[in-house]
Amino acid sequence: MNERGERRPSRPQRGRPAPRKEGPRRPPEIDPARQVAFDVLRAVREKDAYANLVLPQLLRERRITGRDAALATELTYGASRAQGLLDAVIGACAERPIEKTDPVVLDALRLGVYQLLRTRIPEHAAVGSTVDLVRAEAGSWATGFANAILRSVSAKDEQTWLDELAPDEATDPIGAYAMRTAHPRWVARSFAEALGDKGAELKAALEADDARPEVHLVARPGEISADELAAITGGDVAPYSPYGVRLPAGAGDPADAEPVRERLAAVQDEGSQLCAIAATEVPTEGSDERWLDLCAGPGGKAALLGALAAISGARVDAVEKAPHRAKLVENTTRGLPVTVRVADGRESGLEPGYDRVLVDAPCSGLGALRRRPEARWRRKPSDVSDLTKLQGELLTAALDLVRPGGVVTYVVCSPHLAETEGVVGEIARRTKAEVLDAREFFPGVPQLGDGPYVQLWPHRHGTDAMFCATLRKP
Ligand SMILES: C[S@@+](CC[C@H](N)C(=O)[O-])C[C@H]1O[C@@H](n2cnc3c(N)ncnc32)[C@H](O)[C@@H]1O
Repeated sequence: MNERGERRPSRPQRGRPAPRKEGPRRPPEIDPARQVAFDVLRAVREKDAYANLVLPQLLRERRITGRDAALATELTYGASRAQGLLDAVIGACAERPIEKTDPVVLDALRLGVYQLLRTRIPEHAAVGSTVDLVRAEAGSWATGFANAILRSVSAKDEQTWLDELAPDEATDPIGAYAMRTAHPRWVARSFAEALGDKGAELKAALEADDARPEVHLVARPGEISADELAAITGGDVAPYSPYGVRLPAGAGDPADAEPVRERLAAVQDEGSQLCAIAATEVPTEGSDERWLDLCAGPGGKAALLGALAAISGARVDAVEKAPHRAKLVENTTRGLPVTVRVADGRESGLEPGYDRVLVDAPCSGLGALRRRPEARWRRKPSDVSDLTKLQGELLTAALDLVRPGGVVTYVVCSPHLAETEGVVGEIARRTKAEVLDAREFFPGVPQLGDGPYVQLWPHRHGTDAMFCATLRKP
């Protein structure tokens, strides 16, 4: 089939006898875009794979490019993001609980239902291609079931399904917005708690979190300016980061941009840039030469810190626990005054006395769900409670390693209050560190609330939902 789902004319079979009519049916030929999307969904479910790593690899291996690659990307990421919503609709059409559906059939159905509800692919193509996929991957036994589900789903559009299935906005706004934007309820609740709002702003935040993110580049300070980078790449100078460039939608693979290949620039969300810059801007009382990045892998912020350190005459130690991620840091910081060390940041063995320390702690990543299509359905509330202990220990270690009068910047890519204010409040109380007003180090960035912490948001700032706190050791 082609990408619209129309069957290709079968090839003339020269020199071969005509196939016997009564013989077994040849398995249908699945078009490459849908096959690759299915294979990614299956790998995500069966092997805990990451869609945004597996998809490009399969596209490369199978030499899928152009419109087929675009369709595969849309279907894979779209169906992954909307999984909970798709399952609710499938569940409403099935006679048995969705958990009892064969997982392979369910993967194919999710792709089919996504096409029906969220793309302009004609109904016959969405249904036909999905039934073919079910036949090829699960067997003929499941085609009747798949066909029946898809036919019932296609009787209504997405809006009608939502009106039928979503909780009432007036009595359960969190549940309603969660369903309408395909977020798990607990994630929507954590956004509402961080925003202090479960009305229009929560809706805007969840909608922005469900949209495809822009790609941002960082111009390496001292090598190229944001203006030059924007001119070369056709992007726009970012509104807040002095080194940021926002690329236009559909600009192709940013890794192929010449300045990125020449290591003059890198892909980095503007929010990450702002947090790394803030970490270098908080005034220290006294010297300012020894900097530490305590959770450095894969090295995005370490590279920006390193470039800024090179300009100001400082040196950076970059600690990373995972050896393979430490290698990535070495790669991104080559040529910069950065020393990479493989160690657990909680017991690094480093000599204390740093002037500034960045703790970009491992976190739930709830602030970057836009970039990891399947993450919102994979994450569990218990992940957050498991992480807060580690986050607190890393922040405590940072405060041990910084000298009196020095500063620690704590960053997580999550708005979940337990990982943000909860960790910082608790450790500041215990260590008597002074919490500074981090908003001062985000000049020109609007809508930063009452402080002292900074919480960035996709719907307010067009960035990931990064959190940043700044502390001074007494
Ligand atoms: C949020 S990421 C850091 C992102 C990085 N700063 C950047 O901008 O590219 C957190 C990193 O901390 C590392 N990590 C986890 N536990 C650690 C520990 N106990 N000590 C040091 N690093 C740790 C993880 O392997 C991961 O690479």
